[in-house]
Amino acid sequence: MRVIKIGGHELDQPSFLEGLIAALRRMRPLPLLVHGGGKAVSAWQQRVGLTPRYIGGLRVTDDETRELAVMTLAGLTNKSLVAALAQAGLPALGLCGADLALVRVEPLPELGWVGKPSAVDAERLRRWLAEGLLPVIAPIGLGPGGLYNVNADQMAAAIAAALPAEELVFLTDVPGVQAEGAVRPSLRAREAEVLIAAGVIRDGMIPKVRSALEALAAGVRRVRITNLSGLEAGGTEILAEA
Ligand SMILES: Nc1ncnc2c1ncn2[C@@H]1O[C@H](COP(=O)(O)OP(=O)(O)O)[C@@H](O)[C@H]1O
Ligand SMILES: CC(=O)N[C@@H](CCC(=O)OP(=O)(O)O)C(=O)O
Repeated sequence: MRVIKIGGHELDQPSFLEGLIAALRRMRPLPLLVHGGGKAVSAWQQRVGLTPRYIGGLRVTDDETRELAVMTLAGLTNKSLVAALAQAGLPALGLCGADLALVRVEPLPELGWVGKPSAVDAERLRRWLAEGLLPVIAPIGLGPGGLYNVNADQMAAAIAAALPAEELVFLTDVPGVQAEGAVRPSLRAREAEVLIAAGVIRDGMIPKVRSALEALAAGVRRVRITNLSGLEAGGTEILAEA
């Protein structure tokens, strides 16, 4: 089993979607997809006069932002991706973590309506994958009081750990983790923390690298961060400490 996380920057680009669809048509068994969409949530916040704010790469989510995040991520973003996949004949099933209580979260109250995945109904997901379906999961989880905004990298890592997946791939807009002007073919846990502390790994790359390490610790065998051209073998492989 394989989990592929798609970043929000990529989803906007028709050439990315075309490439993704071509790759999925060749891929058997089909993977499980988790998508982001942070860029679209920020755009909606700005449209209604809110300023996006992040702590440690996670969006501070007040009441109004929660509504926008749910409408965007579990709504237009998820359904647009599902529509593109379905048009291409792929058996896409679009859901968020609240559907069938697939992903429950632990609230992170200092961030508002943000949760960290705490339980995944892996049995249900495994069944769908075994049936040949292509689950497409939006990063909204279920917690006390209802719907929570979840960082999509954390969502993907939790699902990959629960399945467990043999491989978790973070598809993003850079070819891998860069340090000293080059893409690193691999990166160990301790080195990753040094690069985070030094500010070389920053912003949205922080939750991605940390989620990668959590997935490895939870038993996912292989985790990579790459762009679409590295989907099969490229990018940066994140390695747990030997
Ligand atoms: N050391 C690094 N190497 C590569 N990218 C980095 C690094 N540090 C920060 N980044 C940033 O992380 C971004 C990817 O994270 P993010 O924007 O959250 O992507 P996604 O939407 O795919 O989750 C890159 O576009 C880049 O600007
Ligand atoms: C809590 C939190 O930060 N949630 C994210 C969910 C979307 C996401 O992670 O999108 P990308 O993968 O495109 O960055 C957000 O609101 O931006």
